[in-house]
Amino acid sequence: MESRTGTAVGGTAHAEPVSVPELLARSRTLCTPPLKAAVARLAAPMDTVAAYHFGWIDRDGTPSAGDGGKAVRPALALLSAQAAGAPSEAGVPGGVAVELVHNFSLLHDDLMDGDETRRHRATAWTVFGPAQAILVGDALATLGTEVLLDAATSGDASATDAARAVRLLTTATRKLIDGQAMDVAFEQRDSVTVNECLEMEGGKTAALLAAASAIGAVLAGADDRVSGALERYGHHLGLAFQAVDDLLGIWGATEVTGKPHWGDLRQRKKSLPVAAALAEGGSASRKLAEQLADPTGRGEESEPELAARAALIEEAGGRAWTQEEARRQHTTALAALDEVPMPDAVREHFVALAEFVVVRER
Ligand SMILES: CC(C)=CCC/C(C)=C/CC/C(C)=C/COP(=O)(O)OP(=O)(O)O
Repeated sequence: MESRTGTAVGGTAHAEPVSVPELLARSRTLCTPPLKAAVARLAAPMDTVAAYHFGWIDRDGTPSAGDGGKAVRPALALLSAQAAGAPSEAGVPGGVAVELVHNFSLLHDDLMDGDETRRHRATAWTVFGPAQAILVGDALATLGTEVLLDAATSGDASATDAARAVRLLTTATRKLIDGQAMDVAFEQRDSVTVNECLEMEGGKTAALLAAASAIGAVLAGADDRVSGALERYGHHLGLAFQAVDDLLGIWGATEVTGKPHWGDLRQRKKSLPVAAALAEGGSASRKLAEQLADPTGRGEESEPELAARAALIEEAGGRAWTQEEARRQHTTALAALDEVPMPDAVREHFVALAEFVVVRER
């Protein structure tokens, strides 16, 4: 996909024009200090494991400016507060909470998939062992709720709004876990339908992006109509996000994504391109189905064999269908945004982030 990640967008309510990389950098600037404060609550060595995972230190403990992730979810949470007429700071506890839950899911996902690289470095479980990676993941998920409850204690949000935000986050976390359980179960199946795949991705990815898109507004006291529309925006954005992730998982450049090459195909993940290719039913589709039903060589396929499988998926139309699906979900997300009255500048930022999600290369 063509990269247009630096697209400049129009003026903001509070500042001059800002690009998506600036938007993401601002969300990191606002959310990293409270994120570090939350992680500092963890007992040793979990605080070290988490700091390594977030890219704040190297494996030998020296400070690092490593890749801590794109910070898309915190950026959504800050915009969400602005959509409700509050300053972006009002969304910070929400941004921190969703980022904590997101990183819980990454730590566990890497272990479940046996992945050895993430964000261009060795995964935490390979450096510190599976037990610490599991415990830190568990702890980060719990910290997300603590951070939201703290917002009520400090007076940054009302007790009612903090409780609504906790409900939003915990429900999203449960859906994320449900989706992951489906994803893992699908690896053992020969095929899944496109609808099953969309349901799974709606859980494992879209649920948290939906929560991120509404949580700032909820903390700022927005009513359910506003937060509901923002959640719908985030849900469809999340489906677009995962469709692109599925494409990058097969055709992305590993030096850009920072993730292992062919991981999804080697594990026989039933991602959208695969499900769409299986549904197409032509000769490439039938050959793909035969391969996926063959238990021999499972997980042992060579690079040329996996490259040939990617070619079959493309020939059966799985790549093109998934690109179109990402655009369809993007369009639906923008339609949900239209239901929320908000300053033009904030809307432009939501629109720019949505565009970034579908054209991203990492
Ligand atoms: C319970 C459990 C183990 C769930 C796993 C769920 C899971 C890992 C879903 C995939 C979500 C996803 C696309 C992550 C990459 O986000 P990103 O590209 O925003 O990552 P970044 O923070 O590195 O930029």
